[in-house]
Amino acid sequence: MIEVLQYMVLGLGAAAAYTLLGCGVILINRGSGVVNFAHGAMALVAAMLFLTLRGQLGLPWGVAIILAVAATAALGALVYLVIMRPLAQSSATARTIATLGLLILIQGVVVIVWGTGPFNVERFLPSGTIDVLGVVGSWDRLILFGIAIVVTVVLWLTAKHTAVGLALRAIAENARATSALGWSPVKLGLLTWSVGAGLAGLAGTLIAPITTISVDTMPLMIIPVLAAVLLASFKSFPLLLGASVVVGVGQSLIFSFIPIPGMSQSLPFILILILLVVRGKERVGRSHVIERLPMVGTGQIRWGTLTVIVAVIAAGIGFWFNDPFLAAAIATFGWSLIVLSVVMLIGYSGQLSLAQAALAGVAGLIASHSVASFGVSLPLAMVVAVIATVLIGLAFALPALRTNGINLAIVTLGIASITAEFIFKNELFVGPFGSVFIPKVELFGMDLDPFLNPQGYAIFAFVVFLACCLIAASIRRGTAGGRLLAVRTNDRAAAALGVNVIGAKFYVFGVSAAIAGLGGIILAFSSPAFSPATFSPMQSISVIAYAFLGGVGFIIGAPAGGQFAPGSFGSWLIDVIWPGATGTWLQVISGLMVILFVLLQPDGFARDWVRTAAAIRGRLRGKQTKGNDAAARPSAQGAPETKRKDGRSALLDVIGPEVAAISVPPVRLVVDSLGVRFGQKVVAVDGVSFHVDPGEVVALIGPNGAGKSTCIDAISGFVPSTGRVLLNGEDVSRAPVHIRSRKGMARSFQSLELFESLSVRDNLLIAADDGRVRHYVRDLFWSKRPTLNPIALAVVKEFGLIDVLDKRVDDLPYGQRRLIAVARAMAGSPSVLLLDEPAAGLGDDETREFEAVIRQIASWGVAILLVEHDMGLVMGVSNRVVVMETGKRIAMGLPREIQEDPAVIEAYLGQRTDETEHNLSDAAGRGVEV
Ligand SMILES: Nc1ncnc2c1ncn2[C@@H]1O[C@H](COP(=O)(O)OP(=O)(O)OP(=O)(O)O)[C@@H](O)[C@H]1O
Repeated sequence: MIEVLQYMVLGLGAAAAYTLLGCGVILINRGSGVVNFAHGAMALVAAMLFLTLRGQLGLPWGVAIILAVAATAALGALVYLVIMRPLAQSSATARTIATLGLLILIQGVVVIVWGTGPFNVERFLPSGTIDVLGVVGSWDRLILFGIAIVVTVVLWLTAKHTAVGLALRAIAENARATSALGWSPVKLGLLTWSVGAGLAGLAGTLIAPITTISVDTMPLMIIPVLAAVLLASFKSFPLLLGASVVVGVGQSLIFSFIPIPGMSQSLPFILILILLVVRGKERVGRSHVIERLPMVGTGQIRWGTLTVIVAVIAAGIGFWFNDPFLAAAIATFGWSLIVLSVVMLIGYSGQLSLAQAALAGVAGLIASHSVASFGVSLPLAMVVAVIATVLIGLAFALPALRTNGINLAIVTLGIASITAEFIFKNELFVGPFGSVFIPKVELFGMDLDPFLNPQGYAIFAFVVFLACCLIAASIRRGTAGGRLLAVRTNDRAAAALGVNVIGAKFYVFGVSAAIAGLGGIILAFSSPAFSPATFSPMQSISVIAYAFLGGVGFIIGAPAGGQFAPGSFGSWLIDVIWPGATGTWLQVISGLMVILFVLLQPDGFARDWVRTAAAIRGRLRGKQTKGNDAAARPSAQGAPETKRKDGRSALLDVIGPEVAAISVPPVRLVVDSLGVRFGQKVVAVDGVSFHVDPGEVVALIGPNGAGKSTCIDAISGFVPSTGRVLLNGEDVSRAPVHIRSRKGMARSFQSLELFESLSVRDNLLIAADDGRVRHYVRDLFWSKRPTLNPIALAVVKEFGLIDVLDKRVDDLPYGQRRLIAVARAMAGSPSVLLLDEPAAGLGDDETREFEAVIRQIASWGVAILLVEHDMGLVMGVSNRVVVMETGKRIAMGLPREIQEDPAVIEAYLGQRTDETEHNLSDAAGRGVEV
């Protein structure tokens, strides 16, 4: 028992460090919404400054600490003003990438200025011990823990009882409202970044004498710190202290009693995984914040250009490249594959996973062991390693099913660090020298020794790389790509359109693991001894940075980003220009460039390359077609869309006659005693029943907060509910959202939730997807571009969307976006359509046109449930009306009956607002009695 207590006390030092760093992370997150992955690196800067001020300049330690902390606080302020403030409107992913760039940059600069260390710092806290009932604690750790408690209490009291604390809580909820209340977000951002970075500085100077400074490990202290912060839900300082104690003390106990490498590092992430399971899936709020997502390429292959590129590279490898150049080519192909896996994962599907290099290392290790230890042939070893890596990749997808965005980044970075400790540094897997010796390998009789036959190995690496690029392009062009892009933009909307979000996530994690694995295998066999330690967590972070430099949404971004990796052409070039500067300067340059790119060119090199290539092609085509009457214009799919003389697309002719003949399978929607509760107190829907027959429009009306949207959420499966939802008598109340969609139910959202960064056509195509699993397999090899079905085409015509089909949604005016939201819901040929305030914000003329559109859709046999505040529209278009108030159905009947119902009049007049006033008069003005 004494021993256990002893180790628990030992863990308090780490707990204190995690708390001090974590407090800064939470503060910065509250003030600016950023998760600062460079927080450990900032602590490193402070520790190195302290070392210089105290050790070299001989300043008193108190003065040295104050100066080091002040300098780090100033660094924090500078980072906010120069990087984070300009990025205030950017996506959370972009801001995270900026902090990853900062981490890379700071670590590189420290190595250039101070060297790699490790550095010993003179102790200044009392080093004696205290003995309480046989448990011995060292004073320095206990004092450190005491400081952590004081800082936590001060921050907690400040957050709770001061005006600035209140402002910080408010800004986390709603930045705009806070500024409207007179608080400047800039001041709050500056304050939190200065204080947060200062706390990192304090942690760095206090920890340094106890642990010695390691340039490699101190920046990565952010990993357990983020785990503790995540356990505290990024919110509470006292909770953070508790989480830090659990993590720090737990790690100390595991380290002492279970001496397996990596076990103690695993603890925080095991706790997070348990928490994710217990807490359940994070529920995404209704109001979807539109973020600017990275631009994505089309996946179109220009076969002519590709043939020229392949010929040049093949000729270069075969005839021109010398040995160092061939080695650089091999490294470039290997790393570019890992970057390509990031393009698929982050660019296509928005899954911010930071473990891709770790996966590559695992694949390399499995393949090299299979060959070296078991004498397996190279092709078989590759198959085994890729299958194993895909299985591990699928396991990595598990947290992604429960969490998203930054939380996923934290968990996966943790997994990368566990993999590094548990596998890459474990003698059991890598032997006493930390590497596996690679024997001579052959591929179908061809010698693949990278030293004896570098040409052969380079061609092999190139073929694998090219094949993976073609697979990625095929996925992007096909149905699978549409599903991934839908999940990336908005998984609520994706599910509502029938996309199985879980399936899509598993797919992309699996495919990208295979691609990263192939990269790892190529890199493993390119050296005489494979050392998986290269695939460190820092390298996993760097791979993300390379992808953003190259262009994370483009396949061509992979080879562009791969140039920054160790040993690739980029490092070869730096070596030629500046011999000996390779590693560190490449790191500094790439860190700096990541920050500049996120600020100035967030789509990386690739975007401009693609645009330039398109401009050149356009010019060439212009020359060819000069004087030609029939202008052909490439559509999003690259298929020319002929224009008629009146300038309208010929699509009109195609769909014209069919519109009237369209009909959908008839489905009756029955809602039976539907109930929804939020927590203990809010009963949003209370035993509501009604039905909608095929071809019927039923309006669901009621004052604000009556529970109408919640009804739609419950019917479509977005919130858990009691009661029953029946489609043609089949109970779908327990079915997930995408299954209800496949059974013929579609919905629109109050906040539209369109895939803003995609074209209108892509939005419709995603909705028209039949959801079959086999598309995933076929799209790996040769995808077929999906086409719009007759209903989608008819809707496009009805809504006048033909001319904007290939425009990006975020380039279109609001009124048109509202129409697109309904068109998208219809594009899957649903039999039941749930419309949530579809006409909100439309002008009178647009609303009248909209009324006609709803009638047209109903005439196809679609059962429509319409939630709407515009009484003119409701009374004009609906067959029956259901009225709700405070969760209950208070009336149901024909529009005329409803207008005269005293309960309805009371419900509306009871909260007569400008809006109701307007609606009532609007309805009256259009000849509708109210
Ligand atoms: N996620 C949630 N958590 C807690 N309460 C919620 C949640 N969503 C809705 N509510 C509450 O449920 C009630 C019904 O809300 P709902 O949005 O369904 O009303 P509504 O009739 O659609 O209103 P509006 O016309 O303003 O859109 C309200 O009291 C609302 O505050």
